Amino acid sequence: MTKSSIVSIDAIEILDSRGNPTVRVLMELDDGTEASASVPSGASTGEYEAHELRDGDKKRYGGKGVKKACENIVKQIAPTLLGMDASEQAKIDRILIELDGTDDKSRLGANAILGVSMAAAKAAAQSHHMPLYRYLGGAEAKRLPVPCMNILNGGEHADNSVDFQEFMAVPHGAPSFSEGLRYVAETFHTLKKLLHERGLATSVGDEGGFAPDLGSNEEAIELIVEAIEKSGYRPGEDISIAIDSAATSFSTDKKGHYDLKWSGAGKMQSIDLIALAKEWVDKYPIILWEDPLAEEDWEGFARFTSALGDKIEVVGDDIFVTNTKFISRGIREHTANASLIKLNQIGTVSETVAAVRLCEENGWRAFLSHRSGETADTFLADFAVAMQSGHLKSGSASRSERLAKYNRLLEIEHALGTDAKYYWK
Ligand SMILES: O=C(O)[C@@H](CO)OP(=O)(O)O
Ligand SMILES: [Mg+2]
Repeated sequence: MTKSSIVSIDAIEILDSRGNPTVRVLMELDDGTEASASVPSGASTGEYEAHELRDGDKKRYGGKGVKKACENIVKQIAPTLLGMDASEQAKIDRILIELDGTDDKSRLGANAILGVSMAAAKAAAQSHHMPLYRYLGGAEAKRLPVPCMNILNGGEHADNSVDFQEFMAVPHGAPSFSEGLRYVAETFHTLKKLLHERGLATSVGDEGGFAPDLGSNEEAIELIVEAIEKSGYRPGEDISIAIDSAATSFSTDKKGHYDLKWSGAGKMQSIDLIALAKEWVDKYPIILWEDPLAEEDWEGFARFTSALGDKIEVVGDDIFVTNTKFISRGIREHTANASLIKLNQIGTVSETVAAVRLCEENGWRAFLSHRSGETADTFLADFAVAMQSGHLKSGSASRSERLAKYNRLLEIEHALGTDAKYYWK
């Protein structure tokens, strides 16, 4: 036994930001360290994501309970890991993967596995009296991510007439993280005013961005550009725009056919969406575009990247699902030039780190991300600094589960003092 040996692992079912059950893991070490980790959950999920285990008992939360995942932690994972040193992250993650024994972590549940993996990292960091970002990222972890704030929602995250899921304000021209956060929070407030003046709804979607009914998808961009300007910032220089189309959610075959059903723009093919993107990138200060096409549309994605990849960051989310197998294929086929990175898409901390490293080694960027169903857990903030990936998305300024991450980043920036770095690329 070492002082950071695991002496107990427990799990409870808690509620996430949508009021759906999710897993919280409680871990205790021999030296008295107590840590907990909570698992996020997506709505616009990729087909090949690691499997989130749900109970299926319709009488509890319509089948969405996670009692079984919690039971797997207590009855199967805990007995296997007790006595192990929590700082042996790679070994713990390997054992979790082997104990599960499936390709998609469906036996024990990726939600069970990830909760334990994250809790081990947090407990070990605490036991070593180190902040999590330093424990995971080492002495060089000093770069704060540019906060890509989702200020206008559509698609499956909102109940409105906008097809594209997320419109983000990206303060890459700010001198520091805290200033960047201020730029985009102010833009968020200005956007609210603009919507209000036009008699449009200021209610928010799952990630806290406004979710008005607009006449077209393009109007979303126009409003954001106006909000940036009216806040006193220069579009394209201080703040640019990032889009997550989440195109799988409006694709009819997940390959090359689409139906922009929420706006009523109707049927389109990959080539039409690419033409639209080209037009917008010429017209507006767009810096990043995530999931412009659906998860099986590898060909369309590659065409999109060859058309726009030298101008903007093209990010694959549903198509890569934080899985090195798919990211490798993407690198070979020039599918994109960046991957979204979500811990729960792959299910362990070590595999997530491997996905980030693979991107880095191949000149791709790694865009760290929350899920639309979140908790107040701030693991992601520390993880983003540890990975030095330069950008993250954690929703808007109107919901505390999103702000928990941004606020944690403010703490990290404060702790780093003049050592803190902030730049886009
Ligand atoms: O598509 C996405 O990138 C995410 C997070 O913004 O949404 P969800 O968690 O619903 O998959
Ligand atoms: Mg996405």
